[in-house]
Amino acid sequence: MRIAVTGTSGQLALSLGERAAAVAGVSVIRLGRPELDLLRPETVAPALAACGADIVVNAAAYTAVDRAESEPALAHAVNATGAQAVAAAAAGLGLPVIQISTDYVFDGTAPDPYAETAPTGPVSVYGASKLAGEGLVAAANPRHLIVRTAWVYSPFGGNFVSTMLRLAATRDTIQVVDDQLGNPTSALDLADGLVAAARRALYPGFSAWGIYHMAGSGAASWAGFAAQVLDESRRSGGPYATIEPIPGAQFVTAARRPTNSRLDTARAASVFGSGLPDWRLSVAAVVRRLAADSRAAAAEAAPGRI
Ligand SMILES: NC(=O)C1=CN([C@@H]2O[C@H](COP(=O)(O)OP(=O)(O)OC[C@H]3O[C@@H](n4cnc5c(N)ncnc54)[C@H](OP(=O)(O)O)[C@@H]3O)[C@@H](O)[C@H]2O)C=CC1
Ligand SMILES: Cc1cn([C@H]2C[C@H](O)[C@@H](COP(=O)(O)OP(=O)(O)O[C@H]3O[C@@H](C)C(=O)[C@@H](O)[C@H]3O)O2)c(=O)[nH]c1=O
Ligand SMILES: [Mg+2]
Repeated sequence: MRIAVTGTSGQLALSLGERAAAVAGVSVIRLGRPELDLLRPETVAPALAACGADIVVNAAAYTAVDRAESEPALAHAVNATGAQAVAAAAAGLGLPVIQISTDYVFDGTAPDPYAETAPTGPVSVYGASKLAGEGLVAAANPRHLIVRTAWVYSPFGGNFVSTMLRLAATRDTIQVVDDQLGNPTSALDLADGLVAAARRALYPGFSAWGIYHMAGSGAASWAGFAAQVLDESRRSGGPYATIEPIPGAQFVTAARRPTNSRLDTARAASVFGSGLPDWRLSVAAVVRRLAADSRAAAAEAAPGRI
């Protein structure tokens, strides 16, 4: 199985590349700018046609949640029109598409985890642009899986985990919002789940197209997530700071975030196999890996001192 993934250096694109390399018979080809540019929809079909894939994962997106509030046209062009171009190009090649979407399509007022069938109601430009993308993808390619995930972190690039480690290096205390709940998700775990979903989708006769929720097992607040990161960092000999829980109203951001965006992941677990691991285990694995990487970098920079 050959999986084409949009995005070259994105967290999920890199994670899919790494995880696929560990599975016999699965390969991932990452497609990005300039060859495939979601802002130039005419580049998408030729780039996909050239790579001979069996299935396409659209992991590329405009993910700067706060900046999107002042760049709504750009967010929409990438996350809605761009996603439509990927789904349509896949359809033209006779391929199914897996569109990655987000918990931020929900308004966050529900008391319980959201099922796939729950009404959406984004409270940010980013969330609205991703929801528009879902609709356009579904209309452009009947063989679609729309996989909503949440709070993604990884050993690659910038994310909430790397932000907390960076802040902890220079502060004793970090204030973090404690009244927004969600499911922290390792991009490496998500990659495993997507490989399983792609395999299943390519079985002859597969017909369970539609929306799925795929995220780390268990929920946390951002403050609880941060505390777990820094506890593990301290155990690994990395930076540590105390997390001071604060209400969201006290942390002013351009975009609103949902209060409760926990996802009910039962459908994906039953159709594609097991669910994703407990979020705490995966946070520990990624923090330990980042700590080992930074020790290796320090040893390389100053070999005599280690
Ligand atoms: N990060 C998160 O917390 C969450 C993410 N998601 C969704 O998961 C998916 C993967 O996110 P993640 O890996 O974290 O994203 P990143 O922000 O790490 O990466 C975004 C990717 O999109 C690519 N990209 C942006 N604009 C364009 C463009 N015009 N043309 C081609 N590629 C472009 C980037 O390209 P380049 O490599 O050139 O920089 C990069 O590879 C996205 O759909 C996102 O909406 C859902 C829930 C949570
Ligand atoms: C850096 C920082 C953030 N926060 C808060 C702000 C916000 O409420 C919350 C998370 O902030 P971030 O900006 O890191 O996360 P954010 O960009 O909102 O993350 C989202 O990204 C997109 C792409 C998604 O699809 C979502 O699932 C979600 O992962 O933490 C603090 O309280 N203290 C801090 O020091
Ligand atoms: Mg952010």
